[in-house]
Amino acid sequence: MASASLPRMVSADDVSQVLMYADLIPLMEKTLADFSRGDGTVVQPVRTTIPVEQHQGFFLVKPGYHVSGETMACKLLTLYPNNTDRPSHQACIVLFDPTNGSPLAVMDGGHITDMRTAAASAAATKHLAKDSPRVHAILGTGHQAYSHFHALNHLYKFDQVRVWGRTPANVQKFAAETGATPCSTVEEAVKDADIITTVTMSRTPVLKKEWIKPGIHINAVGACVPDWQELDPELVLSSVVYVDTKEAAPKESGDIILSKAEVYGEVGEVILGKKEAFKDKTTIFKSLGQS
Ligand SMILES: NC(=O)C1=CN([C@@H]2O[C@H](COP(=O)(O)OP(=O)(O)OC[C@H]3O[C@@H](n4cnc5c(N)ncnc54)[C@H](O)[C@@H]3O)[C@@H](O)[C@H]2O)C=CC1
Ligand SMILES: O=C([O-])C1=[NH+]CCC1
Repeated sequence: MASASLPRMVSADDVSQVLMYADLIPLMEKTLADFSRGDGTVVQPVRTTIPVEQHQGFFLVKPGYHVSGETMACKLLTLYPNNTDRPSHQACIVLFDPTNGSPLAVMDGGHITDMRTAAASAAATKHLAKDSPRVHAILGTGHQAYSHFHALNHLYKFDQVRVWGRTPANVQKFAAETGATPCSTVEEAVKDADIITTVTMSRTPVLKKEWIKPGIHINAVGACVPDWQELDPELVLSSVVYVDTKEAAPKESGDIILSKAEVYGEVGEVILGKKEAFKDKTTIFKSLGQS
């Protein structure tokens, strides 16, 4: 029996040299749309999440097969919110050849997770936000805050990007590194903002309805656990809620489960023209990390 060759190892440095938002944002638009076709173009069940209770962590397994793209992979991800000496999210992605089942590569998944998630939010923003947004407010100062800063800046020329975080030193660091305007309260950061991105590890709401200008777009990226929230339930209930996956949202999103809000549709359905983009209303993209 012929033995399969060992898969190639692809480091975070390798990834960062080739992955660019100019390619990734259109690719995420296509992937979100393919996922929502509902014709088997993409086979991706809701991920498996194993709580690692004795270490306050989670182990997530995310397999997927893009049939027409001939891509088959599984992301293995750990989420340890209390990590201080290493990232809270660590991952590797194993890529297989769908024609013969051979493993092709084991890729570092950290940088891919940061950029893929931000590119999905950028794709959602492009289809759900009003044109020419002026102010982007980012809540959170971690990995996703940086990647969302860069992905959204790739799409728009903002007059101002504002940042708030619960740790003032991290807000100052983010501001110094990116040129964003540091804010000491959420209210100050989101006042009159056209786009808000929530990328915190909070388990309770950080963003309130009364602080935002109606008719804006919100990328709600954190709180991917059934009993975690980032958004005030009143805000969720009064907005049009879009998701990446309708199947996962009622199982995984605390913001949807606890507010009992209805999901209007998937971003992929908007891209396909199957669902409307209500740009005059407040829109929320509740991202869960599918596709
Ligand atoms: N939807 C998706 O596809 C993905 C979602 N995520 C989620 O996005 C969020 C951010 O992820 P990363 O930036 O990688 O994490 P990170 O660990 O790099 O940063 C977390 C940030 O949240 C802040 N934070 C922690 N507890 C808080 C609280 N109680 N209130 C306010 N801020 C708090 C931290 O100070 C830090 O700024 C997490 O909830 C993560 O699970 C991450 C990857 C993909
Ligand atoms: O897709 C992803 O990597 C994640 N989704 C929620 C937490 C991390």
